[in-house]
Amino acid sequence: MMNVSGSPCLIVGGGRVAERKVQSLQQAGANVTVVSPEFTEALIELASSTDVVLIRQPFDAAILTDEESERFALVIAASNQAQVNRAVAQASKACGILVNVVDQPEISSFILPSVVRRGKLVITVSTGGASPSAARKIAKEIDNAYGDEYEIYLDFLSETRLLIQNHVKDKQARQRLFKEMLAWDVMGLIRKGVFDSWRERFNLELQAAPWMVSQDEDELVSPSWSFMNEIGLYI
Ligand SMILES: C[C@@]1(CC(=O)O)C2=NC(=C\c3[nH]c(c(CCC(=O)O)c3CC(=O)O)Cc3[nH]c(c(CC(=O)O)c3CCC(=O)O)/C=C3\N/C(=C\2)[C@@H](CCC(=O)O)[C@]3(C)CC(=O)O)/[C@H]1CCC(=O)O
Ligand SMILES: NC(=O)c1ccc[n+]([C@@H]2O[C@H](COP(=O)([O-])OP(=O)(O)OC[C@H]3O[C@@H](n4cnc5c(N)ncnc54)[C@H](O)[C@@H]3O)[C@@H](O)[C@H]2O)c1
Repeated sequence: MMNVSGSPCLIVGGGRVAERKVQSLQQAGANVTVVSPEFTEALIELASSTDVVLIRQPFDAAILTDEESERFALVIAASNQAQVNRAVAQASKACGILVNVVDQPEISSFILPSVVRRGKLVITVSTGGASPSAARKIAKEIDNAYGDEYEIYLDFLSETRLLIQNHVKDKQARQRLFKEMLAWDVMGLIRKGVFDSWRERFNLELQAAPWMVSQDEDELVSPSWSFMNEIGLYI
């Protein structure tokens, strides 16, 4: 998991594979430059409607050390010339830049997995290059098994965790609360369609909890989810 949001990334090659990699990087918020003597229609279209930059020329290692522009955070070698891809890998590594080579996983610093997203939940599958189609097949199975309720569940966990982080000073108590939260069958509530009303009551109880008010150093309150006994998980 790498945060490439706002980072310049370079793709070498303008074919179908490059297209897919451009889309992945764009989704992650990267500033993408593509260098290639030719581009697919889809890439030309993308460059006219988004901030993708196309440079129409064969790869030249000088682009990696150009002092005028910001250094690339990562490079993807996606040309159909094995030798060019190898040269891209070598030049990138010499500059200390992470590089993915689409036809030679063994010389890549990283490879791309098949990805399943449910909001904040990201599940990735990799076979380490052994069988990209198997990675995709397994990801498809996961895609079918994990419904949209995971997005709501993760938002709930994330917001509640933030509240606890901001209000409970004691590290051990925080960790205990995080652990206990995971035992609740919130997914069951979401699936039954009663999560929103339960959440409202949960939020009210949370605001009324003593550890939400103040944290007097002399009078440490041991936070607990005791109010959960009252509101329970069933409405
Ligand atoms: C997961 C995914 C992510 C992504 O690309 O974002 C991905 N490949 C995807 C699609 C796909 N790959 C291939 C086809 C053609 C049809 C087919 O065979 O099905 C298609 C379909 C298409 O193109 O539409 C064939 C193929 N792939 C590689 C080679 C070269 C080689 O192995 O030598 C060849 C043979 C080329 C040939 O011989 O012609 C190499 C790699 N591909 C990887 C990842 C890395 C290893 C992942 C792992 O196993 O861990 C690795 C090593 C490097 C890398 O790219 O990082 C994405 C699925 C996205 C999704 O989930 O839908
Ligand atoms: N990783 C994967 O998921 C995956 C999937 C399928 C294929 N592949 C491999 O990826 C490679 C590319 O596949 P494709 O379908 O995009 O091929 P493609 O033929 O559609 O595109 C290749 C691109 O590379 C460009 N190119 C050629 N010489 C170049 C140079 N010197 N500098 C910069 N760009 C140059 C071409 O202009 C073209 O735009 C193939 O070699 C294939 O084996 C990888």
